Amino acid sequence: GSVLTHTGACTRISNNIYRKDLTHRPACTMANTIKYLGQEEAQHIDEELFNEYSFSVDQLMELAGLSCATAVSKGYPVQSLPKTPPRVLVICGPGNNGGDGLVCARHLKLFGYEPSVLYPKRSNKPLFQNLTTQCEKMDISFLTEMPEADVIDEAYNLVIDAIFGFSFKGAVREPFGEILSQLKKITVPIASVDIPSGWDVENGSPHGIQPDMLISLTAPKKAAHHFKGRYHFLGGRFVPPALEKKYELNLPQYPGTDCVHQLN
Ligand SMILES: NC(=O)C1=CN([C@@H]2O[C@H](COP(=O)(O)OP(=O)(O)OC[C@H]3O[C@@H](n4cnc5c(N)ncnc54)[C@H](OP(=O)(O)O)[C@@H]3O)[C@@H](O)[C@H]2O)[C@H](O)CC1
Ligand SMILES: [K+]
Repeated sequence: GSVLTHTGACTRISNNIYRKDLTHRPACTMANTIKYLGQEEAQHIDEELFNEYSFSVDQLMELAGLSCATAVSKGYPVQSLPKTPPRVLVICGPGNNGGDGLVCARHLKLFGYEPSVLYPKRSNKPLFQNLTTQCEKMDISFLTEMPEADVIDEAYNLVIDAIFGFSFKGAVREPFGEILSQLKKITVPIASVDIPSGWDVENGSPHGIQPDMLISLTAPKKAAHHFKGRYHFLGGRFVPPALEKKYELNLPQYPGTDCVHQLN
């Protein structure tokens, strides 16, 4: 029983999840619709989690990265990969999105994948240095330069895009411009963490990378309306109910004890 009233401009995806039809301004009350966040709202929620709810970055990043590795294992099970060994390339950016990528790489290794990491602009904060050491100690290799698109297609099954998240703004600066231009040419699937990197966080980017999977953390950002890939997962199952209520996130119920929920 849904209390949603609408004029047909919403598509029901599963229990209590409705996707807005992009061709119309939805006329629904949005009472049960998962909220797609603007850039500032995403940043406010993030700050509130840390400042009001006293979470540490490490805690949330661990859960975010675990969600990403779990979503990848659901969309691309290790036994189903076309190339052995089951190599995946994890590309990490300079901020917390990159940190999620480092955590994701570590969990992917524990799940039986063979991740390699490209982390060209490293943070000197202890958290990031520790995440890097943890990966190195688990025999995850770090690349010194971005491989060409044809090399990626030849050697890897999948690319994890953990370059930029909800704080990305303006024109892409190097070395990430060149990295993203290679990612536009590859044919192996891309799984993007939180936002497809290089996309405007609210308006997307028609000429940007086109990931096959998107793992939205906490709640999808507005750019996710433009996602055309096969798998859209929600992860980051750490939002306290009072915070969810305050921001009217209308998050779906995660199945059982799972850390991800498949939106489509
Ligand atoms: N609440 C949550 O859901 C959590 C999400 N997490 C993840 O954190 C990111 C957001 O992390 P944040 O550190 O705020 O920002 P980003 O990783 O998106 O990017 C910041 C870095 O990117 C550089 N940047 C920004 N724009 C450009 C550009 N045009 N070209 C090149 N570089 C750019 C920026 O550089 P500055 O020089 O501007 O400082 C930063 O270095 C969120 O999306 C989630 O993935 C947390 O892990 C857990 C909580
Ligand atoms: K990303």
